[in-house]
Amino acid sequence: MEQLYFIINPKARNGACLKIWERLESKLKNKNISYMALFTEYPGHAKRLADQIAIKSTEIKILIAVGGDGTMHEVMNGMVLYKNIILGFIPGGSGNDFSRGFQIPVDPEEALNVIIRLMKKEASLIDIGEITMHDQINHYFINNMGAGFDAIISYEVNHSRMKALFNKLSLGRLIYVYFLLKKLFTYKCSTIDLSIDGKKHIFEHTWFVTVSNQPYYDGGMKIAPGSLADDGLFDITVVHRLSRLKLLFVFISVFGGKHIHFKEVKTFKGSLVSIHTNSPLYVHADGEFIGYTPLTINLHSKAVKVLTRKRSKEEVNLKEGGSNDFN
Ligand SMILES: Nc1ncnc2c1ncn2[C@@H]1O[C@H](COP(=O)(O)OP(=O)(O)OP(=O)(O)O)[C@@H](O)[C@H]1O
Repeated sequence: MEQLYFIINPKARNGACLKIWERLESKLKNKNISYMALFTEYPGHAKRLADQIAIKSTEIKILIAVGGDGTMHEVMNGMVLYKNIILGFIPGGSGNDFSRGFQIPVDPEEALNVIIRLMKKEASLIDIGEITMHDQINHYFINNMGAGFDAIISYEVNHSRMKALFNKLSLGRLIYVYFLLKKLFTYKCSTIDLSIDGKKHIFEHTWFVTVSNQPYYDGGMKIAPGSLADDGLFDITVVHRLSRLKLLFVFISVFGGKHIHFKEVKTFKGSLVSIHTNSPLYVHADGEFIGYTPLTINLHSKAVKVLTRKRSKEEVNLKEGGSNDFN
């Protein structure tokens, strides 16, 4: 069997991830599975560790991120240029959108069981996005990226002491609601110049643009309900010309993916996107703040091998009418 590595963020979910790992470790020992565990010591360390594991030899290795979406984002950014890594995820963070989108159980121990089963099968190839910022620095995303209101909320959440409190009360997801309400009345919408596969669109009074590789973001909101991670296309969502009060209704409807029916929500598909704005907007990739607009985004088709229960586009097409929803 391939060598198995875990990169663990002991600080994810405000330290609860370390306890999660202790439970996973005793399970691995009971099952006599050999592995190597590496712990992150600072922000950005998971990327470095993933790069070091990948570069060590050309042998195929399985690399599992244990933490939140931020940890998965860093691990993926560390291994993305290498072909010898199969990527997996065990949710140990507060948001865990990767596990929703790629059908990995939210319970970490169940997730480990699923990962162990998936390790015996062929991994799935999925698309990823590459963002080029105006200073030519690149960031990859596996779930989604966004510019504007949603990015400023992600930024506030990740830099807030309230996150620890919400996590302690097991209300991790509600912190997004708290900051949404806090920012709703002061946020200034802007004009966005969006180019999708060469076609230009100008949106005035825009709240945000998201570019998705899978349906879920910001702790379980179904922002791009029809998004598939292996179809060679991003799902792009623009929310514009919306009163502050109506934004609240749209927000509530995002959890069920019904927001796309509002006339102020525009959706597109495409693989080459650029975002220019009249003033710099906050930008996130997989919920992590990465800088400001302008930027361009390229899709790399089937560029990363992942352990997922989500059926591939081809399998879904074969089983015509088959549901691919998580259950
Ligand atoms: N040892 C560490 N000390 C402090 N910060 C760390 C450490 N390791 C990783 N980080 C940072 O912790 C941040 C949050 O991690 P992560 O997103 O995995 O957990 P989370 O915030 O609990 O979950 P989610 O993003 O799903 O809500 C990331 O920005 C990462 O860079």
